[in-house]
Amino acid sequence: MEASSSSTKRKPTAIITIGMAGAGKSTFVQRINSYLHSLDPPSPPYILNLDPAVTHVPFEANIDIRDTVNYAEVMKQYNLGPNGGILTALNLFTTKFDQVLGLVEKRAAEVDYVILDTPGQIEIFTWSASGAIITDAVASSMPTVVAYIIDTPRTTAPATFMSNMLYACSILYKTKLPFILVFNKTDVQPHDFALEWMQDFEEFQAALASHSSSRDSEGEPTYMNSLMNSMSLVLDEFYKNLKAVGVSSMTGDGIKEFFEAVEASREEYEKDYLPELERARAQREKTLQDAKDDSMDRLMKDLEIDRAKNPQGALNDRWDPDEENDEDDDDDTDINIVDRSEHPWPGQYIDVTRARRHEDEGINWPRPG
Ligand SMILES: Nc1nc2c(ncn2[C@@H]2O[C@H](COP(=O)(O)OP(=O)(O)OP(=O)(O)O)[C@@H](O)[C@H]2O)c(=O)[nH]1
Repeated sequence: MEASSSSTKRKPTAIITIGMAGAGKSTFVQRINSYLHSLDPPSPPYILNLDPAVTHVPFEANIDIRDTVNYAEVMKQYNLGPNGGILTALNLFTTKFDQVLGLVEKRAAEVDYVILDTPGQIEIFTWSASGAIITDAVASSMPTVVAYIIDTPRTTAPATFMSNMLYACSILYKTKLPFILVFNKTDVQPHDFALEWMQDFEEFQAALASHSSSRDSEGEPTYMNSLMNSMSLVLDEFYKNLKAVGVSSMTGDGIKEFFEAVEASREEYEKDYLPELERARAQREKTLQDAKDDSMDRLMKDLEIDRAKNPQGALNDRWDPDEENDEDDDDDTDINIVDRSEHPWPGQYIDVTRARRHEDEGINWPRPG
């Protein structure tokens, strides 16, 4: 870990923590926060709390969505339920996210890590436009890593494990960012079983087969069982793109290994994500330029057709710099420009923004009904 005071200070690494409700995100953020404070020299991170509904966070956030948006007030004002309230609060906050990034960038020279704690309801961040905007904005301005927090004791059943991995897979493909699976609560349940299932799909299939509801009344594998067997083959490829660490946010076990995974992910960001980001940016600019060139081409072609159809008109249409100084031409009667400042009701042009009744108007405006 480099010193913050270095003159060639590299950009901080952003860690976006995502996880199902109760997986331990806030406890995890607090644990990595205290770990960074305990380093020699200390490396206090910059923390953003994006959960508007949380009543208590165990850390001091540098930016807290609750200071900007009152979630309870949003629910009342927009007549929303809890999830709609959280989503709307996040949407409102996202409209100010450029200011948030500005503040983060101001502190970039002093911090090595920017940590984002996301709303407890995972889908509010992972499947909303504002979640995507925040993720993209952060990932475009500094190396960014997603830490997907898993409640290990609640993931020991093969079906739950598979659902959790599929969810992680969907986030990975949506963000396309370096991804760390963080098996939390290893003080209660070690995560070895998960690593075995990820490294060897036959182990997972064996666990699935031994699970009580894996066969129907006729002794045949159930539909779910067959599906999960096939999915384990599909996910095998996905696991190769992931780093997995086991931690206990309670005891601090595995946090050092987590930061090693963050460091490796940062390199991955620079090697894979950044070139892709720059390619996408260049592509976007090229598409815009192509659209402009295309419009210009079409305009020039239209002009050429006009000239071909009406060569005399085209000749008259030429710009003659001598004419510009000819004061008399300003009164050209062919040009129908009305100076509305002199005539309140010029011609048939009616400006509704200036509408006012006039004595000699003499017009019976149609009235509704
Ligand atoms: N034993 C153990 N319990 C943990 C650990 N991490 C978190 N917990 C407990 O898990 C529960 C949920 O933790 P939170 O940090 O509130 O989880 P969260 O994901 O932020 O939950 P939301 O508030 O729904 O977003 C709490 O009771 C924590 O004390 C851990 O490593 N070990």
